[in-house]
Amino acid sequence: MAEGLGLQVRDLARHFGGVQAVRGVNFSVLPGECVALIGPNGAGKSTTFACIAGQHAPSAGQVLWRGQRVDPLTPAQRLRLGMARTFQVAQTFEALTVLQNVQLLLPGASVRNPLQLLDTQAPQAALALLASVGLSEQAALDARQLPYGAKKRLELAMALAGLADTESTLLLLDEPAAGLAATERAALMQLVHGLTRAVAGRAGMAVLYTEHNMDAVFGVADRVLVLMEGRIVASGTAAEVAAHADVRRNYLGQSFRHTATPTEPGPSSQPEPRGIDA
Ligand SMILES: Nc1ncnc2c1ncn2[C@@H]1O[C@H](COP(=O)(O)OP(=O)(O)OP(=O)(O)O)[C@@H](O)[C@H]1O
Repeated sequence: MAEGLGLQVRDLARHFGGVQAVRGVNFSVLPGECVALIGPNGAGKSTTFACIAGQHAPSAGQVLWRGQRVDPLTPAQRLRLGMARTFQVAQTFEALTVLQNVQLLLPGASVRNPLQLLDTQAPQAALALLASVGLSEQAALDARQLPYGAKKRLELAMALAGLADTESTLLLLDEPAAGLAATERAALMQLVHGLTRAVAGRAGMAVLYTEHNMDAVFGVADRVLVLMEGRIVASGTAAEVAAHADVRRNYLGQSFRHTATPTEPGPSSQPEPRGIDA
């Protein structure tokens, strides 16, 4: 594969004292790919994510972006190389307008004197980003006035703003659909998948996301990785993973049915709760 192009996670491990959260994980995500990382509570998804984005240092292994090792870098340095992330609970500046939230994250914005800068900070670029997530009409509202689904869209525009001048980008989304109703969830996930498409001379993004809601995985992700007890136990297309005997037995449940599109919520969109020894 074209090793220099995307994200590569090699033999990644992370422990917290005696807790082995991640135990030798290997995978890659190429530009144009939308990859979901799923697994039961405590499987190590957030820890893997945090090692990729820079909130945690790996105990062992490497994270490479476009052929360059990034695991020694800070999250801010990774952002400058085109790696951005969102969080499980949408993080926005509640007292600023929707437009200002995006302006503040554009490259070159200064947090030393943000309000002065916001008057002049590339409103067109920020408005274009808001349009791309369907929030043009909400630009002048305070972020605190947005319903939760719109806040998740705003957070996405803010992550994209941080990437505005990088030529190749990785978007890390931590449970993008959490807290959303079925229709909002389907619309947001279609938006997310759309970011992987190359448009207007811009290369498609590499997208990696964690998710507990299977409607936001099956029918959306190009590839699914299943993590259990810190190890990847299955990877493949949604159909392959949904048919994987161990994954069905230990995570999805035998009654799980894979639905083809994110707009049609499945009969069992949440995995049956069970431990991996069940
Ligand atoms: N900061 C920490 N200190 C100690 N243990 C931690 C820490 N962060 C995670 N762990 C432990 O590491 C393991 C993996 O946790 P992690 O949060 O990565 O799992 P997860 O798959 O994201 O779970 P969830 O779906 O519930 O968010 C768990 O046993 C957890 O208790």
